[in-house]
Amino acid sequence: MTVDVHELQQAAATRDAADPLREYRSLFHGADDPASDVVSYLDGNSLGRPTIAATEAITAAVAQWSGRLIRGWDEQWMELPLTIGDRIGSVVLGAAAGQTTVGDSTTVLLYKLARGALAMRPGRTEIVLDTDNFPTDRYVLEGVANELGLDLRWITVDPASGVELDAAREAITERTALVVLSHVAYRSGYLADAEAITRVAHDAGALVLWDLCHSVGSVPIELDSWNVDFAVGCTYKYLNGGPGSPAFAYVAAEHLDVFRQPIQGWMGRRDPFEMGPGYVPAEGIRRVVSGTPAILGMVAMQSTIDLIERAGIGAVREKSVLLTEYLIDLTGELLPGVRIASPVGAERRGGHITLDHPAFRDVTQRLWARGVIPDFRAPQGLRLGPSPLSTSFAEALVGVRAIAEELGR
Ligand SMILES: Cc1ncc(COP(=O)(O)O)c(C=O)c1O
Ligand SMILES: Nc1ccccc1C(=O)C[C@H](N)C(=O)O
Repeated sequence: MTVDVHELQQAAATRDAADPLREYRSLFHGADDPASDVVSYLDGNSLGRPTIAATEAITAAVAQWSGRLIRGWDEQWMELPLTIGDRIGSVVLGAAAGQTTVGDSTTVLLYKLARGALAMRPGRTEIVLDTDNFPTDRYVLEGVANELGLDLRWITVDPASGVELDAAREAITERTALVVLSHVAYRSGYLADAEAITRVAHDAGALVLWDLCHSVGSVPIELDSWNVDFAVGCTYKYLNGGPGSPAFAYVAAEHLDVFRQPIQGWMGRRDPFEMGPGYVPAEGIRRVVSGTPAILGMVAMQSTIDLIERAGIGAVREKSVLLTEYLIDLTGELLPGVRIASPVGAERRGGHITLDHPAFRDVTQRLWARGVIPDFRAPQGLRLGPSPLSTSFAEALVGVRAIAEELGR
């Protein structure tokens, strides 16, 4: 196949020049760094790049630790999970203050919120989830269902798509206690209609718990106005919190008085330093906390929250759509024989796409060796996850051209 590489590069440069968010790229480590061995990073939805401001924030946090020592807890750290939670709530979740906290992994928060939610629907017997939800969601709910003697009702989805409204409508009944779905599917990138599915669940008297790992920081979210009950999400993807940075949990204000989670640690107790007998949940969202929060782990994400606030989540989404659209177009042009295993229409597509080809397991290894970093998802998916604030169109082109070369196109 003959493609004019120069023309492609020119077109990518034109897109970059017209990108209103182009200046943000230089605020990240590694982007356009000649010393880096990475020439195309397309895995921002597994682990976002570090911001330069994060280095400063971590250094400052260590200085605070060193200078303030144990006093740091009273002065700032006890509040930090809730302070950052409120920032996440206001900038990327559409959540008023007092409903979001940061701590634990997404996996652990899924467990805590699912158990708490199920206790609010006694007598109901089913948890609704889908067959292509992220493994940890499926495994956690399998465990919870076993513990409580509940049934799982699986919505079977095409891995190239996701949970459509009609399928949700069919699965959710008066037996449903809780619906647990991903807003953006980890494999296909399918963007579920969270507002409409939440309404369907509520009409049936059920509660919803959304996994926002792949949407937070890339797709606009309006938890309060969608009337969502519960949500969790990762902070190490589009919020650039760093490897293993703690997740966030959202509990709608209307549930906070009755919500009880199962890991009754002292840090979620009313007045923990009273060290008194018996667990009494703290007021408000603090009751989601169990043990001592990972303060150093939650420092880095703050700079990306600031950047998203400055850019506006609407502009972030616009760039994200243009990037995935560009990747889809390049696939058509440069990768004949490769199937797009993601929604083609932007209204149902999140921030990443997956391509499908039998050679991709081997191809991924060769790409990583040459500094082109997408992700492989079994059985034969190559997942491309650009980050709107740090990925350029030129970088995306370098990636797709390398895939074409490795496929011998
Ligand atoms: C949709 C989704 N849920 C949950 C997780 C898991 O979160 P963790 O391993 O941080 O608990 C991930 C990614 O790891 C994910 O993509
Ligand atoms: N936390 C990780 C640690 C190691 C490797 C990948 C991850 C991911 O986050 C994967 C991501 N959740 C996914 O959607 O595939």
